Amino acid sequence: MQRVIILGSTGSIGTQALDVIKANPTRFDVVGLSAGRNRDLLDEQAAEFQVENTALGADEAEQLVRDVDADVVLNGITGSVGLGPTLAALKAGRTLALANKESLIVGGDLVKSLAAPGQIVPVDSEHSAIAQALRSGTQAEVRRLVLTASGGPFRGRSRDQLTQVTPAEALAHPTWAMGMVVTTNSATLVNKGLEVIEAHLLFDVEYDRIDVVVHPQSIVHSMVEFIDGSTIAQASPPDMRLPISLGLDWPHRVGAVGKPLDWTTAQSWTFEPLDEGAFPAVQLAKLVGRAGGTYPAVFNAANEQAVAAFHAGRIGFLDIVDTVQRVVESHELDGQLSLESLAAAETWARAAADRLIAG
Ligand SMILES: NC(=O)C1=CN([C@@H]2O[C@H](COP(=O)(O)OP(=O)(O)OC[C@H]3O[C@@H](n4cnc5c(N)ncnc54)[C@H](OP(=O)(O)O)[C@@H]3O)[C@@H](O)[C@H]2O)C=CC1
Ligand SMILES: CC(=O)[C@@H](O)[C@H](O)COP(=O)(O)O
Ligand SMILES: [Mn+2]
Repeated sequence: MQRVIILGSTGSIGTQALDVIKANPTRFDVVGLSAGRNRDLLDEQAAEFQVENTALGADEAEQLVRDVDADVVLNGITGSVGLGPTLAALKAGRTLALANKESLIVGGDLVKSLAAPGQIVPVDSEHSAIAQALRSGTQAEVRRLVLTASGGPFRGRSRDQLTQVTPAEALAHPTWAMGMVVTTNSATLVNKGLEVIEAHLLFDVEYDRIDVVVHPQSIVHSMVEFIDGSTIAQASPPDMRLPISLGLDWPHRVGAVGKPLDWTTAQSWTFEPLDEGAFPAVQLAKLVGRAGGTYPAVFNAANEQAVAAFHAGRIGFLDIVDTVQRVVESHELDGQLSLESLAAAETWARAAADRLIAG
């Protein structure tokens, strides 16, 4: 029986994790739940799953992780505020099923240095796919990682055609139902940029050996190319319950989590290059990842501010990545990476982004 703490239990990842657990009551036991503000749903979930330990907000989530004995902590919080709980889970020696990619990207080597081999299990669909494909060969046999991107709701549009798009249009993801921030990041391709950095940190592969290809159907969730020319891909209909279930009991599979592919009807899987002119976020993220230090934290913090401003009607769609780029360009590394320098860089980046947004 896996004892599971779910952070962000009221969100898209959290509720789908509870679906998996509900369907497998002899395999998983929920021992802790946390939300941001949604106390009503949190209480409902605690009652249904008979959970005594709950938390509201990131500080309480961190405390919950320290206080409650568990085998696995699923971090499904959104945003870099998930860093504290990620660090707490690693320090407590728990397996960290990581959906909250921001905490790894922002914390970088600080997070990696705390993690024992295999202690972080990726839940992000692309990274779960890569972790599954990597079982086919050794690290030395890996030539490149290929992350698939749906392309988001604006795939195929030119930069000019993106000037007037609305928040509602940005939230109409073609293949996945997810929270507001990650859905917006899919539309700008910032999500794929973050995922390139995430892949570099998780799998120790250099940036020039990590590619992105647009695959609008979101059936192939990512691929590993090996030195003999073989490419191993993981494919399934888009359903986060599959990577979540693997995260909860890695490396074991949970039966009947999602529907398999249907080979009795005709289907087409297509792949196309990313239009980097219309969607420059992946290139920018690679620069940021290579720069390292506090740059990824600055990239993410500026993006979080810009996404909020876009949804508040204060800036346009293209201003999101433009703002992130301008903040990144004006950032200067200041000393060694530490929790203090990270916090200072994030505060600086949020203020810098806010000034650009206001101006
Ligand atoms: N949804 C998906 O399919 C995928 C998501 N991810 C990643 O997983 C993470 C979660 O995404 P998703 O579930 O879509 O997001 P949601 O917005 O749906 O859910 C976010 C969760 O985090 C909680 N939360 C928000 N702010 C805080 C805070 N300050 N302190 C503590 N908890 C907080 C929310 O609580 P409340 O409800 O009370 O606001 C909610 O439970 C993100 O990092 C995302 O990139 C990765 C791959 C796929
Ligand atoms: C389901 C998942 O992992 C998301 O992070 C997904 O990657 C979003 O899709 P795109 O960013 O490819 O549009
Ligand atoms: Mn993803």
